Amino acid sequence: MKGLCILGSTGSIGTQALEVVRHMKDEYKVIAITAKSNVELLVKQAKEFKPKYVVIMDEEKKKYLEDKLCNMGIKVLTSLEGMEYVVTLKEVDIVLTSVVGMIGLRPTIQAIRAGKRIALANKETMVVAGEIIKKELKKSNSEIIPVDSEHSAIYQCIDDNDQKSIRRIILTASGGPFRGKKKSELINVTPEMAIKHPRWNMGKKISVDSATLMNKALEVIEAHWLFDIDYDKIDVIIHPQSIIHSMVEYIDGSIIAQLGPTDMKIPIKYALEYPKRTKGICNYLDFKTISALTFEEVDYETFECLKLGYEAGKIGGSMPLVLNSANEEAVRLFLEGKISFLDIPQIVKHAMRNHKVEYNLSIERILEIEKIIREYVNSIV
Ligand SMILES: NC(=O)C1=CN([C@@H]2O[C@H](COP(=O)(O)OP(=O)(O)OC[C@H]3O[C@@H](n4cnc5c(N)ncnc54)[C@H](OP(=O)(O)O)[C@@H]3O)[C@@H](O)[C@H]2O)C=CC1
Ligand SMILES: CC(=O)[C@@H](O)[C@H](O)COP(=O)(O)O
Ligand SMILES: [Mn+2]
Repeated sequence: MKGLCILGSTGSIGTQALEVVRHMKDEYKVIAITAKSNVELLVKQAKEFKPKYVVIMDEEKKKYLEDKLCNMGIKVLTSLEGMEYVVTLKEVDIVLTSVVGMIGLRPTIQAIRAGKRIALANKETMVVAGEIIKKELKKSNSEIIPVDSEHSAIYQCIDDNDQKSIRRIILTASGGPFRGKKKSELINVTPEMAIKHPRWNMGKKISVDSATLMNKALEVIEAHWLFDIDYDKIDVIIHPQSIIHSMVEYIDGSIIAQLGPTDMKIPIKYALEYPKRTKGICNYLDFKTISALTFEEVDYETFECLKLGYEAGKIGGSMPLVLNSANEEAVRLFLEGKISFLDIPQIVKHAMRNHKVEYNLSIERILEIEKIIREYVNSIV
């Protein structure tokens, strides 16, 4: 029986992870679950999965949770410190990082230091602190198994002992809800339109990122750190069906791809049970229903965020952090109706152009720069 801590249990990935656990109660015991403010769902989850701890970021909601859960002996913690604490519990074997945004950074570092398996969905953390995370991993017996569908695919296509034979990694992108559109057609895009992803049902922030192709930018940087691969060897191709989740091309010309239904329970389950594979909790792919697998070039002019992602990744140091912090803030402002869809890449670009890159960052400096960038974004809108 493996002990599980789910950071962000009330979100899209978190609820799907609990769905996996619901089917595998003999294999996994939920030790801790966390949320930002959704106490109603957190209480429901706590009553069903009976964790030892629940953590709520919003401190004002602690009393509500205590009233609902104290008779079950469940402890209620708050804030980032609460998250940092529960990931280190000795009963926890696996930490699923499914919070959204770089708020996941500190708990992820603590989980690595405590030697836990990280089932990594929270890509922003890898983007802003890839270098530090790699160093921390070397010092501990922790491991990262990717949950992001593309990275899970690549993980499954790479032979660990044959890294040198990789010619390139090919990340697939659905193209998002605005595939094929030009900038002039995107002027009046609303949040409702942007979060309508053609293939996946996800949280709002990642859905907007998919629409701008910033999601793919973050994934390029995530792949660079996870697989130790140069940016020149990471390609992106639009694949609207989202059936091929990504591919690895080897120097002899062979390409190994991972395919599957668009169901995040598959990579979540894979990251929990790796290296084992057990019966799926999904509909299996039926090739008779698929008429074509198609591919298109990325339109880098319309979807500038992907170009900015490569640029930030190649510069390295603090630039991916700036890209991510500016994007998180811009997406929040867009979802609140305060800026337009096309402002998002412009804001990120301004933040990058205005930043003097720094190298060898500490966690403290990362958090300082994040604050500076968020303030900068708010000062220019
Ligand atoms: N959804 C998907 O299919 C995929 C997601 N990912 C990545 O996984 C991560 C989670 O995405 P997704 O599940 O879609 O996101 P959601 O928005 O659906 O869920 C986010 C979760 O994090 C919690 N949360 C949000 N902000 C904070 C905060 N400041 N402090 C603490 N907890 C917080 C939320 O709590 P509350 O509910 O209370 O707000 C919720 O539990 C992201 O990094 C995303 O890029 C990667 C691949 C696929
Ligand atoms: C499910 C998943 O991993 C998402 O990151 C997904 O890939 C988003 O789709 P696109 O960014 O390709 O539109
Ligand atoms: Mn993905």
